Amino acid sequence: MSTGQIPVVTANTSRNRGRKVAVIGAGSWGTTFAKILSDAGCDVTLWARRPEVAKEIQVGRRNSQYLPGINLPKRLKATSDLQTALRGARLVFLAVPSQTLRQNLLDIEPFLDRRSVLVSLVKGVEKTTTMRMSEVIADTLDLDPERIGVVSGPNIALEIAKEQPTGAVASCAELSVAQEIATAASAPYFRTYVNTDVTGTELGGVLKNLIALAIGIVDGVGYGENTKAAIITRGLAEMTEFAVASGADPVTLSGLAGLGDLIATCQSPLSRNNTAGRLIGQGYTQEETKEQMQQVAEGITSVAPVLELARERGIVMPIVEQVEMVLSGRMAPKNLGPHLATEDDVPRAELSLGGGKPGRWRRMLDWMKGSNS
Ligand SMILES: NC(=O)C1=CN([C@@H]2O[C@H](COP(=O)(O)OP(=O)(O)OC[C@H]3O[C@@H](n4cnc5c(N)ncnc54)[C@H](O)[C@@H]3O)[C@@H](O)[C@H]2O)C=CC1
Ligand SMILES: O=C(CO)COP(=O)(O)O
Repeated sequence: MSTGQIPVVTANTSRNRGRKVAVIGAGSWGTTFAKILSDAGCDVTLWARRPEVAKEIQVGRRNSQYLPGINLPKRLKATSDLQTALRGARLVFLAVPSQTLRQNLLDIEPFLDRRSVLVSLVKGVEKTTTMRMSEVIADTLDLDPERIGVVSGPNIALEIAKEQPTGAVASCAELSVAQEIATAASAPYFRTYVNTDVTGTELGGVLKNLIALAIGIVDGVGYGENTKAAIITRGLAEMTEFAVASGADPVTLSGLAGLGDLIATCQSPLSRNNTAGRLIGQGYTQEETKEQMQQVAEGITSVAPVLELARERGIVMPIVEQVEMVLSGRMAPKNLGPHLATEDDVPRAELSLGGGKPGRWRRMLDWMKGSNS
């Protein structure tokens, strides 16, 4: 189905009465997503790795480390016991760091209902295997595609925890399952659309982090809006070409999970990827930056596996390559910029820059025009 004509699931909390769901991971996004699901009327249990965090949420209605100042819903339950969290849950939302997901899946496997659907909220790839999170789920638990979903979009946790209006996309190869996920995750301030393009939805979230790192870096250097606009625009071209070569629908990359998330992450000082980039642009090393960051910045871990996949697929990603060179200390932050990636003797057409084969963009634009007519 075309993501250009995606149906919308609107908030109707009575539809979620009695729907039991679990959220695994009580960092900023897991806790915020548990609040969304709870405000949508679901019966939510949030699993926190640390018992003291579970207790603070359950008793104090707060997660002061990750969401300072936010009051959590009274009906939201929290536990550090996986079996308790997963009991009766048909939908299991995963909000842990990408590099721990495989182990977390092995830990939850004994307690999963055999009909449960696993939904990744994670925006990274596994460094050792280059797999996306939906692939890690399939690989670890041997689940069919209709039991694997993804939710992604421009979703800065703290803004949503403050109930600022937001949109997202729920994706599953089976449309009815995407609709079920979206229904569970549609609160009055959080509107969830659906599509069946898991690859595109997931890659949008992974790839925008790399472009947000680039934006942070040039921000740290002190460059202005022209540089950033060029990086965002060319970054979207890189993201789209990579995603299409991976089997994604190009329209997904111009939607909330692609362009939408790219804008939010590149603009927001709350973004951890943007912040990490800024520190590096200011001259801190990668190690110093990691020490300063108290939270997950997925982009730093995704750069190498994404470039590995790009090489396998014959895609050139000049901005992501420059980010990698800056992170590894092989390029000064001030030298990051799209102008440095265009060293051809003969200037190329804009839409085929970034290593794109000229015909690919033409076909994509024709396809987009056709799908909207
Ligand atoms: N924070 C945000 O605005 C958004 C984050 N995401 C994605 O959600 C995922 C989780 O990120 P956040 O919650 O933001 O990170 P965070 O840094 O706020 O929290 C990470 C959580 O993972 C837990 N954790 C660490 N090691 C673990 C392990 N071995 N096993 C289980 N849990 C472990 C931590 O205790 C913490 O609860 C990331 O992939 C991120 O890209 C997606 C959308 C929005
Ligand atoms: O994915 C996000 C917003 O959609 C959060 O971005 P950061 O991980 O950079 O904070």
